[in-house]
Amino acid sequence: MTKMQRNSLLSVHDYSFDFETLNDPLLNNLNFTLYEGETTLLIGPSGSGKSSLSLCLNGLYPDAVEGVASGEIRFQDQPVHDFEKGQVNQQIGIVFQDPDSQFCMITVEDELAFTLENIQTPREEMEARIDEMLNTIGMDDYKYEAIHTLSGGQKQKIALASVLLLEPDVLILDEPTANLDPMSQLEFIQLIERLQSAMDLTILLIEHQADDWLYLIDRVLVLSRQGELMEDGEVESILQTKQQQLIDHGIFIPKQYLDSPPNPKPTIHTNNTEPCFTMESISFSRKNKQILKNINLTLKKGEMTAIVGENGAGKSTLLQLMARLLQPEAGTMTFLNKPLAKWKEQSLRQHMGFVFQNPEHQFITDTTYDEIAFSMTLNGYDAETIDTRTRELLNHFHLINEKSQNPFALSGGQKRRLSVATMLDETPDLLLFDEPTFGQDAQTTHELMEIMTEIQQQGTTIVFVTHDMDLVDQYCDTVYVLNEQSIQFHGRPAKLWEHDELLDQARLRKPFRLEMREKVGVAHDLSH
Ligand SMILES: Nc1ncnc2c1ncn2[C@@H]1O[C@H](COP(=O)(O)OP(=O)(O)OP(=O)(O)O)[C@@H](O)[C@H]1O
Ligand SMILES: Nc1ncnc2c1ncn2[C@@H]1O[C@H](COP(=O)(O)OP(=O)(O)OP(=O)(O)O)[C@@H](O)[C@H]1O
Repeated sequence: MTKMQRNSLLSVHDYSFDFETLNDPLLNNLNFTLYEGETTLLIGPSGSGKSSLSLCLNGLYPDAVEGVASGEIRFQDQPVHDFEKGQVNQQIGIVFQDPDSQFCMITVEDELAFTLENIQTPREEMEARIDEMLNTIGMDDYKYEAIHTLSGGQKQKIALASVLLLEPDVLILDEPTANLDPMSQLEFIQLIERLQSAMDLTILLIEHQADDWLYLIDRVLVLSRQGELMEDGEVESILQTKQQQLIDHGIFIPKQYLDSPPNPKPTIHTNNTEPCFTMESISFSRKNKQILKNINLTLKKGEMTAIVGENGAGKSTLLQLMARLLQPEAGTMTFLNKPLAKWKEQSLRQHMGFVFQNPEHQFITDTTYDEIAFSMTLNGYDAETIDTRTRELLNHFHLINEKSQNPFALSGGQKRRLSVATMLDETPDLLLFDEPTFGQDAQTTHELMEIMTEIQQQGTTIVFVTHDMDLVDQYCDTVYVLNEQSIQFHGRPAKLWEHDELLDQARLRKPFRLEMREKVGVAHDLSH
């Protein structure tokens, strides 16, 4: 079908938006249309205004933040602000970057029932609709669970379910798979594909790394750092021919469009066997549910280690045990040759940094600047040193323009960078990161990993949880696979990729360079 014949569903006309004034607006004079039944990909650097735009599209902004806007957004050919309050939010549903921000109730069942109540679903129909939805997303067993006990990926599926129960016309997905394990990412995409045809959805996808989505995408919109619409067109024409402009804006190019795939980390042979941290026979349960059983692990000084595994495998739990934020029920841990239990709290925090999966759990002050300066003040540095180091970190992490902003009002990517920056006021011996690159664009992902490599070269031991197998391949010396409560592999990443069966069981994938090689191999075999 040509563009002329397609039905416009949501259209944006000379639209500008900002939180304060329109002198230099965040979203700058945008014009584009979303067509019925199409899937449009929206890309742009971290902080360019993608999430804000989605909230303008569904009528929440500018009012909800007392922001300012000019121009017009039309839905089904009517200005969005002419609709009754609540009506547009229902027809244009958003699954947010951070699923926690979406929940109002304690259990999964109550959350979904609450959504149905809001659209006046008759009581007698509710249970069947909830069961059907949980079945569709593969979460039947979690109906009565408390949402706070779900893993990040499981929460993301519940957030999707509660939006889908509203039967929206437009579904906006704001980085919906960033928290999912590699196999769940693929399954989520297939789920969206099925739902799109079953529910006749028009989709706007916001995604930094859209590699696996490409086959579903009809059109691509690109926002620039200045909040202008840089490109609007077909996938090939933008990702292929406009590649350099996108790279210059720090945007990820799907790997299949790159000339050469990312390289694995070269093997460095060292004789360093001195441990920084050890776990011996560690077990941990939550409410009679065994999460980790008999875990043994050694982090060697100065190494970079990844912990991988499916959603809910216990990766964050493992990290929190290491940071003494949780207590094991059995086993011992040793940090720098001293039992972890014997460390004094302040000294432990000076020698060990911890970055949470949800950056907001870390924020304790009112500005981005204070957030970084805070622990230096506690540690008694003089004012000049604090100011110099804080500004250095703000510059390094591209947060200098946001220095006076409340940490909670930063974009998803900015929050993540701030949470990492707060741990780098001095160089600790061990840094624990729960998904450090989640929600970042290409440039900031690269920069974050380079910063981590620099710190590693200064002797810091680094361990991070990730779902990104390319990062494991490119940066890590060692990888641990957590599966069925235990460690089922540890060794060099290159060795892990040889274990097809384990990768399957732990719902992992190989890095792109190997998946590509296998695809090319299959194509080559078929042609002979
Ligand atoms: N409530 C708010 N008040 C003031 N500024 C805000 C608020 N929310 C977001 N911002 C700022 O608006 C800008 C755009 O944020 P937004 O979340 O829309 O970006 P994004 O493109 O989705 O980024 P990311 O890819 O990192 O998620 C950021 O600089 C952010 O700090
Ligand atoms: N506060 C809690 N109370 C009870 N159970 C919890 C709690 N937090 C997590 N769990 C459960 O513990 C298990 C491990 O969770 P954890 O967050 O460690 O997994 P993960 O491997 O980090 O998952 P993801 O990749 O989805 O973030 C999950 O089954 C989860 O449901």
